[in-house]
This record gives sequence, structure tokens and C-alpha cells, in this order.
Amino acid sequence: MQDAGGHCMKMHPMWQEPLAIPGGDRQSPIDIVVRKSLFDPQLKPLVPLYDPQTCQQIWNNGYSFLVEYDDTTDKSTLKGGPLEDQYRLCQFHFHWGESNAWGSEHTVDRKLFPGELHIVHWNTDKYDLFEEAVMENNGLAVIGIGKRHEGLQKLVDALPAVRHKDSAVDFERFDPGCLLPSNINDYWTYHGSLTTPPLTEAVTWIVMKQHIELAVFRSLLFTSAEEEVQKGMVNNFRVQQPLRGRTVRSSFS
Ligand SMILES: NS(=O)(=O)c1ccc(C(=O)NCc2ccc(F)cc2)cc1
Ligand SMILES: [Zn+2]
Repeated sequence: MQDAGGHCMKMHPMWQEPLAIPGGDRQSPIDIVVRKSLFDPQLKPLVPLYDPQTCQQIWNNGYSFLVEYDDTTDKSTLKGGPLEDQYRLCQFHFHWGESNAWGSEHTVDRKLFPGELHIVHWNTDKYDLFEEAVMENNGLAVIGIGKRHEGLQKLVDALPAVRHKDSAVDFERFDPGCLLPSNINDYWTYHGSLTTPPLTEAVTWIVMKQHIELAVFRSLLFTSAEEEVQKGMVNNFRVQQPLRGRTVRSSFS
């Protein structure tokens, strides 16, 4: 298994590619070829409005850690950018490598970053439940950024409490807005999928041009406390998928 940089990556079993996705012609992640992206002047600025009070808990689901938000009201939303509808924040999580040489899911001109942050939202104008939206076209909007940030220290300090799979702790007043780069108006956008099973092709991806440094999450484990062999949570990313004729639009020229 070679990545763009010629590094040989030991892929976690979770990431063995399913043999074929039925009709999978909009899979994610992808390599964004900058010179082939199309500037679309009609793309609007993104409008993330997050209420830190909706932050609920942080947990280790066995292949990443998620910070989950109360998505029963419209207190934390994303609209604008390529989005026609209003989307509600439900969680954010990261993907990373075992070394800083790789770990991101999207690449830009084949450049890998040490990791990638995904801020996940679902379309509340069209659907009543996340579980519905995740199966439908334009059901989800995920902001993808590879980054480190001082705002992350609160997150990193909470990680030892969720070291093992299925562990969770309350986590309050974390504003995911602090993870966004200073310039959120330079992004690429394309129609793609979840990057983990069920890989449904429901996602409008908004990939930030400005990347961020990433805190080190390699202290997490894929395994629960009961398991005798502990496995470090690293390389929890999917390899880039074929573009299949899709156009990647850019919000900047
Ligand atoms: N890496 S990513 O940003 O693309 C991504 C985002 C969300 C999910 C997810 O919610 N999975 C659980 C899930 C999936 C389907 C359901 F119906 C219910 C829960 C998976 C991957
Ligand atoms: Zn993800």
C-alpha cells in the first residue's frame, strides 16, 4: 500500500476497502487537483453559527473520537457556501496517521497532511432525522480541514478520559468554530460520500484551502479496556477515491 509520498502505510483492518460500493461514483475522499478545480463566482461565503452550549460529550467509537452536539434544535447551524438549505451541527471528529507524514483523507495536489478534521452537519430543511439525511443526496455537509489549534488543548486534555473504545465523558461549551481556519471563504466543494461505512453518497464536501496544525491524538486506542491486546488508534483514514468525472469547484480564483 503506497501513498502519494511513497510512504508504505500499515492500514488498520477497518480501512480495508470494501470490494465495490453499489453505483459508487461519488466516493470520498479525493485528491483535489488545484489546476483542475473550477472557480465558481456564485459560491457564497460559509455561515457557521455554533452555540457552544449545545456541546454534549466526547467519546471514542473505536476508530476515531467524536465530540457530539445536541442536534434537536437549530442552535448550531451551517448555511451558505455551496449549500441551498440549512444544516444542523451534529458532531466533529478527526482522522490521522501514525506519523506526521500522512493521516489526512483529502489531499491537495497529492499533498498529505498529518490529519483531517470533519465537522458534520445534516440537512434539517429536508429531513427530520440524521439517519434519514445520511442516506440521501445532499443530506449532509461536512467541513474538512487538516489542523492544530490552541483551542484544541481543551480537547487534547479530555482524550485520556476516552482512551478506550466505547468510553465517553461529558464535554461542555466547546465551540467548534474555534477549530475553523481564519479564512473560511477559500474552499473547494464537491459531491461525495461518507469516508467510513456505510459510505453513503450523501455528502456535500467543503474542504478548506487553509490547513491547520493538528494536535497529536495517537494516545487513543481502537480497543476497549477489556481487550487483552491494546491497539493504538492510528491510520484511521480512507485512501483517495476515483473522481469519476466529478467537478471540484473553488470559491476563490
Ligand atoms: N468521515 S465522514 O465525515 O465522512 C463521516 C461522518 C459521519 C459518519 C457517521 O455518522 N457514521 C455513523 C452512521 C452512519 C449512518 C447512519 F444511518 C447512522 C450513523 C461517518 C463518516
Ligand atoms: Zn471523517
